[in-house]
Formats: sequence, structure tokens, C-alpha cells
Amino acid sequence: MKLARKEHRGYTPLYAENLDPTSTSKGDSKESFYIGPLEDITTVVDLNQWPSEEVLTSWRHTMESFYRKVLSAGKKLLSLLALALNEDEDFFEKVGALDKPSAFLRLLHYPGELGSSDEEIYGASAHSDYGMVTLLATDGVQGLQVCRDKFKHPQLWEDVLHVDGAFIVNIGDMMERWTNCLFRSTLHRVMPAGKERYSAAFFLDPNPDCVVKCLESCCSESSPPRFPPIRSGDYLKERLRLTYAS
Ligand SMILES: O=C(O)CCC(=O)C(=O)O
Ligand SMILES: [Fe+2]
Repeated sequence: MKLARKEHRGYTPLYAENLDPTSTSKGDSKESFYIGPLEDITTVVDLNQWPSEEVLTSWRHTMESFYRKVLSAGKKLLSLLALALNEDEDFFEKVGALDKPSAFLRLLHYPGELGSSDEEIYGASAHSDYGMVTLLATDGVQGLQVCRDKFKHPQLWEDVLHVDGAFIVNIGDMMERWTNCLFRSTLHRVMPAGKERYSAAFFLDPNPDCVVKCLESCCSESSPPRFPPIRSGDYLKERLRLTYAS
């Protein structure tokens, strides 16, 4: 396929990824298309892959406009999270996370028919997102489930109700590291709904050079940092490597 994923942009086919790297299944039953930062971080070249205007007229314009709007909403959300953590509202700007953030829009399609198989196939197997926050829009078809207590066994999964016009927001693993687990990243999955499903996830992750280090307000002598500081780019690279390993 001409627009196959390169530099983490473009098309990923069915079963290309396994969001739960511990699972032995053949992969998740979804296809997707990634759109990365519009003004690219490292080069002047646009690494995004756009279908030709003749094939999909105005598609690029629509996607770029959506990307910018969700990025702006995500930044506002992060300033509210900073205030909730007793930090200045521009905390995530000051630590360099929002200077050319590593923000990816992912358009997802889950097929309705899966064919017969003995193994359990997920639309998206259980995972938490990797970055700061994810803003997720869905078409309202059920399937998304959340596990409130990811360390409890057996795990209890609950359907996430659709609210028209609202985003679902997931806390990501780097936010969990920053807050020393005060804000837990959300364990979630997508079950096959027996019906075609579309969603758009916007992963708002820090600039690759931003170092994610436990906030002072979130640790003390009796509650030391649970994670060492890590460069965001290194953390993301490793998580993506595991997701696309098979
Ligand atoms: O499609 C959805 O509702 C969720 C997608 C998701 O969790 C992901 O791509 O990380
Ligand atoms: Fe996710």
C-alpha cells in the first residue's frame, strides 16, 4: 500500500499491531492512519503522507484543521491538569513538553465482521496510552471498555458510554510517571462490537527532548519517585517498538 506507515505516519493494516505486547494473538483487528506534527520537529520536510487531492479532495485541509483544533483543546486541558497538581498553569510549557509536542492524530477503523477464529481477537487489546493525555472521539458504536483498577485481579471491565459531541480523555503513562501515580494512566481496550466502528484518537505527547521527571509536589521522603527520569523520545520509541514487534 502506497501510504504504508513510515516515520510513524500513514497507514497501518489489520493485525499490524498488538497493543498488549504480552498477548500472543495475531494482532488487533483494526486498521488506521497516522498524521503527525504538522510543522515537523526535526526537518523542514513534511513527513506526513497525504492522499492525492484528486482522490480525496479537501481531506488534507479537513485533517489539518481538526488536528490544530484538538491540539489547542489538549493544551488547555493540560493547563487545567497543571493547576490541579498545584503547578503553574503553564507548567507543561515551561518544562518544554509543549514546544513542538509529539502529537499524533490516529484515524481508526474496526471492521464489523471478523470471520471465524479460535483465538480471542480484540479491536484493540488492553493497554494504556503512552503519553500525557489522549483525546478520543468515537462514532458512538460501543466497544470501548475501561478497567478502573488495573492492578486488581480478575480485572473488571466496564463499557464507556458515548456522549455526543464530547471527547473521552485518557491519562497516559508519561503523565503517570510525572505524577508518581497520583494520576493513573487508564487501562482500556476495544472489544469487537459485531458492527463497523470508527474513532479518532489524538495522542498529545511531549517534545521528544522533554525529560519526564517526578513532580516535586508528587513525591516526599515517605513517597519517593517510583520511576527514574526519562527522555520522552526514548520512552516512546521503546513503547512503539514493543507494540509493532511481531
Ligand atoms: O478506538 C478507540 O475507541 C480506542 C483506540 C485506542 O485506545 C488507541 O488507539 O490507543
Ligand atoms: Fe488507547
